[in-house]
Amino acid sequence: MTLDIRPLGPAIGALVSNIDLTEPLRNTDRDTLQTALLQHHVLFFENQPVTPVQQRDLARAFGELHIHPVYPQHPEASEIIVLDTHNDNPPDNDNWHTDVTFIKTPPLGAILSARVLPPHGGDTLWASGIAAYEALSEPLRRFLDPLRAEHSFVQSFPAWRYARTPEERKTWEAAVAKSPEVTHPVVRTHPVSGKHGLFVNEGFTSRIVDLAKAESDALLAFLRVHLAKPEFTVRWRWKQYDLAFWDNRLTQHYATADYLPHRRVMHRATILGDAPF
Ligand SMILES: O=C(O)CCC(=O)C(=O)O
Ligand SMILES: [Fe+2]
Repeated sequence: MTLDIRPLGPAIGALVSNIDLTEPLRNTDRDTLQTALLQHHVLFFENQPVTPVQQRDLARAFGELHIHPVYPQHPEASEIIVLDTHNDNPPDNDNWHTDVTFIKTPPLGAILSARVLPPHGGDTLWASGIAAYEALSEPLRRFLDPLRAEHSFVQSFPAWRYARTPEERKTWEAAVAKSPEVTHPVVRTHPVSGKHGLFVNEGFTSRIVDLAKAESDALLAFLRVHLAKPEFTVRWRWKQYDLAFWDNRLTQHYATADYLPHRRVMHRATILGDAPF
């Protein structure tokens, strides 16, 4: 079998076929996927009924895995996050974000597997921070290049949502204690491709530290709208056992929250990365 990689658009996204991800990943396929990820930023695979352990091992082929401080873990593999949304646990990833930018070394990538889907809705969109940055005018790019921004855990994981029971509060307080605000460059250099892209996101970025608050608010609002332009995005309509593998270093994603009262369950493995520069 040779991998087939078909781009879904000029900026971001490709569909990969002719591969069985329930089998151990061959080194040659790993290298091909790594290269494809640099070019397309998010790869989609159809009909890959991986077990949590298989998904964890697949992700491990690309690096060490992150254990999330608040999201529930799968009983068969603690590195697998279970995102189980329904009426009593409503979806809240309907904002543009890069995963886990509240730590000094945000994840390199993540692998998401669709387990239980609503009859319609629940699509996920990804945007290319590189395409968004490259489309800005040269003077604005020059202005943004040296700036730094603060990223906050509690902005995306507020107490009212993640510390509702005494047990949740304990976990949440430990996570807060472990997650002081960090700063990252507003424009990041991809450590492998060398490309530059926007690295501020609606989910976690609280302010651009070099600017006055009103300036920072206005600029972050502009950058959020800019990044979400359809030209820089791809939208995936899930089928059960579809799998998405994204480069988290210069992409953002948005999970539509349009399916209640139906349930939706996703499994995520998160691969650790390095400090942005
Ligand atoms: O549920 C989804 O489609 C994506 C949720 C999300 O933001 C994530 O898994 O990082
Ligand atoms: Fe996410």
